[in-house]
Amino acid sequence: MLRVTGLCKSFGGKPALHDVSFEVKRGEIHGLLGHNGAGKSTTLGIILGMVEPDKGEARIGGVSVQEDHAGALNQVGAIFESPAFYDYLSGWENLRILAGYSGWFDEKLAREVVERVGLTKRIRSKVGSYSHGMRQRLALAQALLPEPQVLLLDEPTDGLDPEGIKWFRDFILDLRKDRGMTVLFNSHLLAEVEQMCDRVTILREGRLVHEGSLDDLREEAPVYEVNLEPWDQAKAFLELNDAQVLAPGRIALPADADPALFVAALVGCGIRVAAFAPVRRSLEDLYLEISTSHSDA
Ligand SMILES: Nc1ncnc2c1ncn2[C@@H]1O[C@H](COP(=O)(O)OP(=O)(O)OP(=O)(O)O)[C@@H](O)[C@H]1O
Repeated sequence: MLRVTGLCKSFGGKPALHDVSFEVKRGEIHGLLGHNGAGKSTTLGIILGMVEPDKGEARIGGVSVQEDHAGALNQVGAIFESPAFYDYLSGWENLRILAGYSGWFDEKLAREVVERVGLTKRIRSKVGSYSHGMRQRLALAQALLPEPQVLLLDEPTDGLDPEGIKWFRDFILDLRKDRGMTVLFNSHLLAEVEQMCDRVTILREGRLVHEGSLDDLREEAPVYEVNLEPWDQAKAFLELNDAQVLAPGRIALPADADPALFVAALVGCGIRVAAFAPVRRSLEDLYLEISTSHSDA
């Protein structure tokens, strides 16, 4: 549904993106992750045709954003950077005006969308009186008005309270369930991303360091909690056999290693194996491991 290929972008000679390629499948919820300044917003800006890449292109539904901006983006609803509204007008008037910029406003559809985002009771109030969460809901309503097939969301949960974050998560999951919506969003809230996303793309300093499901990421280097004695002898064995010691008692095996054979080999070397248990790592653990290994590189 969405594919970026070989994206490069520099600002004032300083690279912000270097050869970034990834794809988002139809009906997938995809998280774009990375530290501050990793290039997430620049990537979303290029996909939305608001930032011109130095090299590479973005395609939505097979249509190139750079060659046919309107054709590619007519399938897309977006919240990019802080949505700007007229504070002295009501939510409804804002939707009417902002949708009017793209050429049409369907009242019936707008009422349905407003109901869907839970703003019906306050839609006639001035936006200046809205909370941050209500403004985000209005922004979502605006993004959904063109009945898009793809939603692109720049930090959609930024500044929301825990209830707002949960509401957003349920909303996006329902959109996918009911309408098969494809969603790409960037976020720093790794626990949220973990609960919502089928796959993630991780950027670091403008380069792609991972694209895939969280399970792919876990399988790349399975981690075990171990209790091995004597530890010094075990550590030497592990290092000799390409296992990584992440912390005392926590190791990563090479992806193709058979843990049972590893344990047998340890025992065969006279090492006492008191514990050897796989660890289910959270996205936060995986993200920190990737960040550390790439910053060490
Ligand atoms: N318009 C611009 N002019 C100059 N530099 C820019 C511009 N936009 C982005 N950059 C630079 O490009 C790099 C990537 O920025 P970008 O905003 O894409 O990162 P990000 O991952 O979205 O960060 P954050 O999580 O802080 O929003 C940064 O070094 C940033 O300073």
